[in-house]
Amino acid sequence: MLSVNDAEAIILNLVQPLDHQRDTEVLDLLTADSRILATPITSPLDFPHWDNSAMDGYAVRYQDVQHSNPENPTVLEIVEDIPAGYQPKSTIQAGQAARIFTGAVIPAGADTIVIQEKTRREENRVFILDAPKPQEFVRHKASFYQAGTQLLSAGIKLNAPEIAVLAAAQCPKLSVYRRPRVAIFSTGDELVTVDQPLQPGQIVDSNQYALAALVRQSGAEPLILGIVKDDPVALEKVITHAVAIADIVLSSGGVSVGDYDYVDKILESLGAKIHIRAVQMRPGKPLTVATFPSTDAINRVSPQSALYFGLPGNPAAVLVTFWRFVLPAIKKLSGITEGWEPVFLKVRSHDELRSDGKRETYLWGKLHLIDGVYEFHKAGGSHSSGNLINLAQTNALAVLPVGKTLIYPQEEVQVLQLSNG
Ligand SMILES: Nc1nc2c(c(=O)[nH]1)N[C@H]1C(S)=C(S)[C@@H](COP(=O)(O)OP(=O)(O)OC[C@H]3O[C@@H](n4cnc5c(N)ncnc54)[C@H](O)[C@@H]3O)O[C@H]1N2
Ligand code: MOO
Ligand SMILES: [Mg+2]
Repeated sequence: MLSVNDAEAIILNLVQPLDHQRDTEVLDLLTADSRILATPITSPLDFPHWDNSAMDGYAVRYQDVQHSNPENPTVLEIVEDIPAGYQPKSTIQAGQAARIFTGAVIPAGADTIVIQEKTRREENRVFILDAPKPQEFVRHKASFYQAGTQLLSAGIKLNAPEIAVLAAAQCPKLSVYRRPRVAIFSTGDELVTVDQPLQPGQIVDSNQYALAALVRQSGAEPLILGIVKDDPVALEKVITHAVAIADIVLSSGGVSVGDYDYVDKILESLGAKIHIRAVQMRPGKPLTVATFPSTDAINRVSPQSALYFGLPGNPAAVLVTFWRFVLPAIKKLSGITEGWEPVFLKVRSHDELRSDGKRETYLWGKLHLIDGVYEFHKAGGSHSSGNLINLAQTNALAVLPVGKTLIYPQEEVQVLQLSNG
């Protein structure tokens, strides 16, 4: 059976990032946070735009004040008051200073700022009580960024710092990648929606809700296609529709060996290429990954072949396979150029962790910070892949590689850290 690492490599290799010209949209800066920048940004502005003061104080000529000390202060004549937002009018001559405030433009002739705490004021004269360093507290024009060079590269996620940079650079509109479209449906005669009364044998289709939340948190757009019966005709119809409208299709259930597990057979009959049928992991063994050749289907919006994930039906298997394989695939597709690989940490385990050693085993739980060190606490209760109740509050998965049957409390364990998006 395919190892988890080999399965990951196959999946990521199948994903083509969105196209930086075709798969983009223009957004207002205020609505662009968490989106992926599609074009590099260059500014015609220097940062700072001009030499300005980092402090409230006096703009002086260094040569005038270099020997100042409390016993022997330098006395300068104040020729101008320069608040932030004003263009200075004077040129500072020998023996002169300008009153200046943080962010204000430094007047011609001055090269150094003396903070006001190191001065004494008497009417229009200032006593410099301490020698500053040459050019002290001057924020030089272009010292943060030089006009015409690259300010932000394409393929980065726009969070608050990047949004601030774009605002400062006067970019009110931006080209970002469109959200990846991810179609979701559940298969199973036993499934009902959240609001339907349960008949004997029925359960709520919780996978659809879990996947919709995961997809939205990843920055993609979920296309909810509902519940489909274990019926080949219905399944063929929904799969055909899903691959025509989405970049990625997620189904859950129907991928094992039971009499009503039709997904693989229908994918084959529709001409899909099946790349993965099972992975050596627990939960998540019967995982199907397939691609559809690019077609000219009427509704087709993505040029690349739709990537199909037939996730196993068990609720824990759905979440674990999403975190381990689908999330990196969505991130790679989204146009982001780095950071789509899963993040593994080495941490201390609070609890004993067990596996039969036959499959790479994922145990869900929580990372706690104890004296600045992360500790993994396994969720209490059953780790059956049919149990979703103790998945609540999971923020990490402990990973026991094939062959590892036991990790003692306080021993080191590798965990997959889960975060939104
Ligand atoms: N003889 C074998 N049986 C099974 C094997 C095997 O290797 N040999 N593998 C087991 C493993 S591991 C898993 S995982 C499951 C995967 O089953 P399917 O993908 O075929 O899924 P279903 O049979 O449709 O359902 C399994 C389970 O999950 C529940 N389910 C399904 N969909 C939902 C949903 N949308 N929301 C909540 N719960 C759902 C369903 O009721 C079943 O209990 O196969 C094992 N069997
Ligand atoms: O691998 Mo299955 O996913 O045990 O439940
Ligand atoms: Mg089944």
